[in-house]
Amino acid sequence: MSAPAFPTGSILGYPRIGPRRELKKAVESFWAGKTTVDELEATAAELRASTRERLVALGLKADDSSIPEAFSFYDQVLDAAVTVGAIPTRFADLVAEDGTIDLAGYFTIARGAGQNTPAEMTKWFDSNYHYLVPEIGPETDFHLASDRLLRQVAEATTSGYTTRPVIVGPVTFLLLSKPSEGAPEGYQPLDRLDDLLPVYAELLAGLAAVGADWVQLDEPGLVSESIDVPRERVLAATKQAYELLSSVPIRPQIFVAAPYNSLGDALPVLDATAIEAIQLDLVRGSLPVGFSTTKTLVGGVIDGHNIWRGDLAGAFSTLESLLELSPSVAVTTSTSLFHVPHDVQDEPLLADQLKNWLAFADQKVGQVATLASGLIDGKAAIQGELDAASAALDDRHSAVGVRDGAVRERAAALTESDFTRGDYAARLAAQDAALGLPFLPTTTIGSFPQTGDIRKSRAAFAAGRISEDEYREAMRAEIRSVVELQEKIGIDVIVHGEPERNDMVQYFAENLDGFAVTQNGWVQSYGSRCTRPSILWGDVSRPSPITVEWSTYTQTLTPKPVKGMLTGPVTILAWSFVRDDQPLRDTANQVALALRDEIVDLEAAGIGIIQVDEPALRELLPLKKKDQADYLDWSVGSFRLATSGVGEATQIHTHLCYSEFGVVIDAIDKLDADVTSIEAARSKMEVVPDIQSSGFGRGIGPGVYDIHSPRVPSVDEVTQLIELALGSIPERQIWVNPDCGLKTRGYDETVESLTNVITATRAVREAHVHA
Ligand SMILES: Nc1nc2c(c(=O)[nH]1)N[C@@H](CNc1ccc(C(=O)N[C@@H](CCC(=O)N[C@@H](CCC(=O)N[C@@H](CCC(=O)O)C(=O)O)C(=O)O)C(=O)O)cc1)CN2
Ligand code: MET
Ligand SMILES: [Zn+2]
Repeated sequence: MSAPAFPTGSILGYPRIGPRRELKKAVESFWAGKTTVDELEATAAELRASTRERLVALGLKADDSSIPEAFSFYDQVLDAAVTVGAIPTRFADLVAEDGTIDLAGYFTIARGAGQNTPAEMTKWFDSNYHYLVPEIGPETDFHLASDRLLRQVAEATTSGYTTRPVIVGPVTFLLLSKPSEGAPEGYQPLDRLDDLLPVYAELLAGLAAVGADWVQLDEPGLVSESIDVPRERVLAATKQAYELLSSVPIRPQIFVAAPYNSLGDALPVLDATAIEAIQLDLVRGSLPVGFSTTKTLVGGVIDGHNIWRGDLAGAFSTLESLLELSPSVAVTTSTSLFHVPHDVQDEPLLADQLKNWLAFADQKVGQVATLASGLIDGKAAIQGELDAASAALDDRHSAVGVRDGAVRERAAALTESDFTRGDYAARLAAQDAALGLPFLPTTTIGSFPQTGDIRKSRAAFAAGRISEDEYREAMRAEIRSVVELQEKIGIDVIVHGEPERNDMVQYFAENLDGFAVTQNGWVQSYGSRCTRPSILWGDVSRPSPITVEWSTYTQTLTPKPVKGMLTGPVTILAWSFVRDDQPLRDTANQVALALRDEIVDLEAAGIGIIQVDEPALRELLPLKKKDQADYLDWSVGSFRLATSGVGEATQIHTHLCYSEFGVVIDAIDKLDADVTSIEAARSKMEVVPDIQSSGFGRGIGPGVYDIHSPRVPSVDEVTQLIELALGSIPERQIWVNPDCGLKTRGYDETVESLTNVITATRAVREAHVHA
């Protein structure tokens, strides 16, 4: 009997969180001790079962491996780590005698326990999804430590499905790992490939035994040029890995997926091994040139990372071009669908016209099924669907609001001077005179804990149970208490705490023209945390001031300077679903102009410090080097356009939070903000030497409190971090602040931590004044 062919229509992955965030709720309830592990497992199994059913209803086949077995309780990279036994040494106690780790142990690695810090979290390629970074060292004892994937495949088989198990591939797994603490100088996780591969081989054999015909190994690491391993090494590892895995005697057929961009020179390397099928991202990436193969090429022509219904006829032509490269072609998504919400039809408040332009995960499954029919029965068989999509696209291009004459005229009239502020030395002098801040000024990043009460008020307002006045008064009461708290602790620059914001991007989207927001469009950001990315569909403008009333109200409560708080243009784009019918540069400048008006209004209302957050600046950096300069040019430009409408005495802050500060330090410098706060506590000021060597000359607040953990930093710890910064950076430049906003923290630990930060700052001030 010949091996089953690769399914003509399939998807790389599907949202795991559930249409009503069932998984989030179940997991958080388990963490809170309100439900047992068995109850959690039962909810997860139900979710998997309903997903399989749904996918078949949407057009995938139950028995041809088109349904991915890609569930995760928290993160797919952590899943892979736990599968291959890559448990950091500090969590060795979680491993049972037989070498396995249970679900509670799995969550502990993700969330930390006591003094054991959780695994580091970082961005998954150019997305707003965060994975947990595996730690690999000479001590890592690779072995098959979890049979969860095998059990899930068996569970599907029992219910009559032949699904396709998905796991992060071995090369990407090691490329995304970091050396464990204490690993020798120069050590790279990839050094352990020889020891890791046998575990993957054993897994493949096991998957065959439980009935998997195909396995999907995700290798996006092969498309990225931002990984710190020489390309020749990556290619050699790819060759070694897939030669070995394809030589496993009894195994499922191997499907390697390469989402997020082109494989480039890794494609011929994969092709030279005995794997059976390769996915190409043909949305971000392009058709390979001068390449042909006898393997199955699986065209990722349906965008897994955005929500447009798009050009279906164009996607079908791309598949036809692929047929010139291989006799065997199938259709899939460009990436897993876990970047998009479940279902457009589950959005009763969205306008029908807009809905007709959109495809969420369920609609994309339908599109894949359509294109698969086209591949099987010929284009004529799907002409009706192709035409309907083209008509929707035409409607979108010509719809009212997509192009706004006034917005376009304003953008066209911009000149260089709209992107520049005055000389920094003059700004510094004017700001010192205006603000009179102490040595080592202290502040926070903006948000204070988003309590259940705040969210309940907002839900009550949305449901019409309380009036707008009542809602505003509830938020003002929250602001009063946050201001009082900051004054009591002794913080110099006061924030209002952002209680009125459901999310730092969605809030602005709700108040700008050109955006739509969803009710149920939740997308996983990390673990159980989700966001509802807004839909930027038309030209952007600001109908009226957004934050001015909140900031000026806050300023009436305190004689100290209040810092206005906005989200920057790049981050608004990065965390929304953005129109794809014009260059991002143009869209970013429209958002920047709207923010510029807000900033000028804040200044006119007497707010002397304004922070414009750009935590996603690094995230959108293209994976291919050739695209990076253009990106950095427009992204930095849009920030400058937003912030250069104010006078010299107004202090512009920005905030960024990720650990790879060094990569974009030149761009951060070019933002020309007066003060920049960054994440630095968890890495113990690792970035400080980069700042020093770059000659960065303006204000800088390297975080001294890791807000991603409920742990309270001690006064000593904070003192040491401040001293570390003072050791390398001129003291007049240094600000003291946490790593990021406090919205995910509880009040108890927040108060204790901030108190320690201020106590430490005062001690360091004393020591330096007397020195
Ligand atoms: N968009 C975005 N991306 C980001 C970040 C960010 O802040 N925003 N931060 C970084 C880390 N990522 C994060 C992503 C999400 C959350 C987060 O806390 N999300 C919340 C939801 C926030 C939200 O939208 N809240 C809404 C809706 C809250 C809600 O669930 N309401 C209940 C009802 C209210 C109740 O009874 O509790 C419901 O709808 O069922 C609000 O406050 O209005 C969560 O998952 O729990 C934090 C960090 C990077 N990327
Ligand atoms: N001002 C925002 C906050 O404090 C910045 C967050 S960056 C993810 O929440
Ligand atoms: Zn942040």
